[in-house]
Amino acid sequence: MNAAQRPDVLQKILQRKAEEVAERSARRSLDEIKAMAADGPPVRGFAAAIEAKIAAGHPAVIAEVKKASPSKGVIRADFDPAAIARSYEAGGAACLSVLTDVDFFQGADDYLRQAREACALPALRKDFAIDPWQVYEARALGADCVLLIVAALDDARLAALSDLALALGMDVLVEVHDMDELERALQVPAPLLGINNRSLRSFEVSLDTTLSLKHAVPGDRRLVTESGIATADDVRKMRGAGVDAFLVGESFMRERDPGAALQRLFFAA
Ligand SMILES: O=C(O)c1ccccc1NCC(=O)[C@H](O)[C@H](O)COP(=O)(O)O
Repeated sequence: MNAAQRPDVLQKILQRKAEEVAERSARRSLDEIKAMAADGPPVRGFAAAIEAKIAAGHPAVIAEVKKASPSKGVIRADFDPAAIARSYEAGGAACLSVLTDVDFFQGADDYLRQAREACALPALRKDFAIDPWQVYEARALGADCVLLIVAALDDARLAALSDLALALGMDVLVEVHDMDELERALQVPAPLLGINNRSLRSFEVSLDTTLSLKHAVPGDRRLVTESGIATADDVRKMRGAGVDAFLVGESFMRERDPGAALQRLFFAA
C-alpha cells in the first residue's frame, strides 16, 4: 500500500477518541468535570510565555514530553515526565507540550500533571480534542493550553471548543497542515497558529510545509512550526524565514538529557 492509498491515521485516532470520550463521560458527568475544571490549578500564561521569550530576543521552544508515536513507535523507553520537564526548564524552554493520548502515543493524564507540577512552565495538553468534555478535562488536569487540530473539527466545533478554552482562561494552539485548513483556522480568534510539518497520511516531514504557508499567516498570529525540527540547519532555515516559535519532541526525547539538547540546538552561540 503506498502513501496515497494509506488511510489517514487521524481518522483512526478520531474514531477511537470518540469511544474514549463516551467512556470517560459515562464515568464522570459534564457537571462533575466542570466542577473539577473550576478547581484546577491557576492558569499559567502559555501564549504570554512564548511572547516573553521572543520579546527578549530568543526563540520560543515548546518542548514536548513524548514517549511514543504512531510514526516511530517507542521513542523513549526510560520515561520520567517530571525529570524531563525539569530538564526542559533548565534548558530554556518557553513551555511544555505533554502527550496524553493513551492508545496511539502511550501518553497519560498523569504525565501532564507530573510534568507541570515539576516546574514553573505552562503546559499544553497534546491530545485530540473533539468534545467540550475534554476541554473541561484539560483544565481539570492543569492544562494551560489545548491543541485544536483543524483537520479533526468542522468550523462550528472548532469555534465552540476554542471559545470554551479561552473562556476557561486557557490558550489555544490551532494546528493546520495546508492552505484550506489555514483559511479555516483564521476564522478563530486564537493567536497561536501551529503549522505541522508532518503529513498525517504518509508521516513524511517537510519543513517546506511551514515555509510555503507562512506568507498567509497574518501578523496578529504567532506562527509555531511543529514537527521534524532536529538540526541546527533546520533552526537556521526557520529563523531565517522569520519563524520564532517551535514545537519539538522526538529529537529531544532521543537524547539522554533533553533539556541540554534543547539548549544546544537553540541557544548555543
Ligand atoms: O508524531 C507522530 O507520529 C504523529 C502522528 C500522527 C499525528 C500526530 C503526530 N504527532 C503529533 C505532533 O504534532 C508532534 O508530536 C509534534 O509536532 C512534535 O513533533 P516531533 O518534533 O517531530 O516529534
